[in-house]
Amino acid sequence: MFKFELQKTAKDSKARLGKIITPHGEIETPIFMPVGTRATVKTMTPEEVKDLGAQIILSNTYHLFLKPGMDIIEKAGGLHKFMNWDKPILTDSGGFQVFSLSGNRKITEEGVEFRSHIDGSKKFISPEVSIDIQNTLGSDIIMAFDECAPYPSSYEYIYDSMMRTTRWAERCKAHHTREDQALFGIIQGGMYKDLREISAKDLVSMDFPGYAVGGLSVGEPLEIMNEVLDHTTEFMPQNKPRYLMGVGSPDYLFEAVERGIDMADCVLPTRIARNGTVMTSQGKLVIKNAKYKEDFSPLDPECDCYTCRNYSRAYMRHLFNVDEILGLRLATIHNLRFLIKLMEDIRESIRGDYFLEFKSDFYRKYGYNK
Ligand SMILES: N#Cc1ccc(CCNc2nc3cc4nc(N)[nH]c(=O)c4cc3[nH]2)cc1
Ligand SMILES: [Zn+2]
Repeated sequence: MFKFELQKTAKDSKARLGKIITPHGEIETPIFMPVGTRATVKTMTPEEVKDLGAQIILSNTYHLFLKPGMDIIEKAGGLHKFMNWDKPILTDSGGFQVFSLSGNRKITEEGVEFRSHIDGSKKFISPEVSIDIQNTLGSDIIMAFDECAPYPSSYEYIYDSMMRTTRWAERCKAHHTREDQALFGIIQGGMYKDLREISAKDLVSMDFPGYAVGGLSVGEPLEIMNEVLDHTTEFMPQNKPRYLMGVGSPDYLFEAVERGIDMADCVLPTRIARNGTVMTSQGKLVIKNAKYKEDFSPLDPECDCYTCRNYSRAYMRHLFNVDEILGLRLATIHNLRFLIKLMEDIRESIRGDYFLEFKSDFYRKYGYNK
């Protein structure tokens, strides 16, 4: 079944080492989870994602509900079989996607009516519908159905939205029966510390096996996210996983781990890879830049990935210049490996009690002016 073992908490910060045990395998934390929104980590085969060292991937209820639809996934025997991925899967509940993707949505106590961003047809998702979809998907970790309020929002709006999300969490818990799936609650409350405390305490009293911090990485400055996060993790149980939704750049990951976060996900590394931007130990690199025209060195000399071991910046620049699909794949391989390796190094630094030194060394080399 589902279990979380807290192995170590750092002396110089709230960073911690842990292990999550699921029916599809174990996950060492802190962890970055690659996103496979529509049952694929874009341009990657599952074997390639595994070779990169990924321990768990994310998929989305909203997208899979619209296409291919639950009857096909059910007939396939669930999402693991459908996409040929036999390690853990976490699915988001559709809350965020409905609000960020669909048109003219109507939020009521019951749930959310919206129009599909694909064909404009009328759809409806409620806490119960979201849980049913995730049950059919068969993911190992499922998320409560919530509202991720836009930034900025008034105190009154956040209060009402957060209280409704808490009532929806109750309904998710009551409706969820599958023993082999762990349902995580999602803490809301916008950028208001008192509302974050209320949300966290209410959800913790419902005794979920894990908790996410939602409503962040929605356009707020990093400093505000850090402050809200530092406050919120104080009200989250030590012995349960803490998941910050929607972060996937090195600085956001370091800041989150430092404040006691165990899990994170984001489309950023795979999305910017497809635009030709790669993360390297010396900072971000835009491969189409003319200065790489005759640069036959690897994207990142310190990287151990397949791309850096076999191809040059000049070749990568060529592929992007002529829109060759291989370029998208090679850049994705590199960016995913870069973040997965960064999290391996972060875990090692917590183990060896040098996390903060590692962070400042990395920031200096990467060019963060912190
Ligand atoms: N490239 C790129 C790129 C794309 C998106 C983002 C922001 C992602 N932020 C984000 N994802 C979230 C998912 C979420 N899911 C749920 N159910 N609830 C949330 O409050 C929530 C909050 C989120 N915040 C950041 C970078
Ligand atoms: Zn590489």
